[in-house]
Amino acid sequence: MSHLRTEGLSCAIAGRILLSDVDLDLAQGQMMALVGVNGSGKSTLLRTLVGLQAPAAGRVFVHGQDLHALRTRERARRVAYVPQEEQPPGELLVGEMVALGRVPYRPPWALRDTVTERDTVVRALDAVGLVHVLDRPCDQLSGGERRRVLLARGLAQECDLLVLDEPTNHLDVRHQVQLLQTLRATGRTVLAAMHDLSMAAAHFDEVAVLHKGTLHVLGPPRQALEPDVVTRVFEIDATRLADPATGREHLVLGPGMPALTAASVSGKAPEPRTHQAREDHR
Ligand SMILES: Nc1ncnc2c1ncn2[C@@H]1O[C@H](COP(=O)(O)OP(=O)(O)OP(=O)(O)O)[C@@H](O)[C@H]1O
Repeated sequence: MSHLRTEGLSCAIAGRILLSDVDLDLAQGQMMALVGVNGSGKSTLLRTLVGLQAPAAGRVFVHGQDLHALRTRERARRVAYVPQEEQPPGELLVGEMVALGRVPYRPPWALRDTVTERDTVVRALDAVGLVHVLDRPCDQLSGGERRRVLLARGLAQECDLLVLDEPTNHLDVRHQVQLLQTLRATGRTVLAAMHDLSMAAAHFDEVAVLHKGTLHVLGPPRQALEPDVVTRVFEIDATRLADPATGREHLVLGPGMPALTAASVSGKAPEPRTHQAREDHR
């Protein structure tokens, strides 16, 4: 059975339809990346999927239940959403910020649930490698640390569905990889807006490409991120190169990229660039 499914979903902002007829289907434990150019509607779609915005048409189902028919607290127990940007209040301690993920489980008017909360908060911070800042005020964090704290709050919500808007933003490359591996290790269902197509290809089961107001392509990374698709959607040269050592294919982006050579396909290492060639390039 699907974990998250949309049926003919359309999203609008200020009465303007941004996306039409989006049909997504994520199985339990599946990781799907949502890609598209700036302004293509990724955040709007995610906000609609988690119930922060009403659909212009269509429906969203979580485990077969219409998400928009659920009460807010019930929704927050089923799907954790981490927005693209959020500035936590300065004096709030990191632990307190992450504990906000537990609010949907607290009895009404309860300020805190001290019995289980601290363990959950520590576990969530541990998953993003930030237990050591538990008692630090949020305004003493770097951009990347703040981002990871927000993700920890999402993890502390303990929903088996995570909807993340650019989770790797501001993270250095090691922390990007670590985060995506951590998400995979949790076994949770993940839908994440991503800008880094290589990360999307390497860490996600499926990629959904938004283009010109529609879900343009949806499929496994190799199919959804075909160089043709990438060029059409992002208006950038794209090709695939095989790593001679591993045989693994990588998407190479940008003008002036090397053409796919017989050597790269056969696995033979390309000639190293000479010093003179580098000089010429300057
Ligand atoms: N509150 C708003 N009022 C009017 N237009 C808006 C509003 N919020 C977003 N938009 C517009 O809606 C479009 C889609 O925005 P959205 O944030 O969903 O795109 P995105 O794909 O997430 O972009 P990015 O990659 O830059 O984060 C953009 O053209 C944006 O300018």
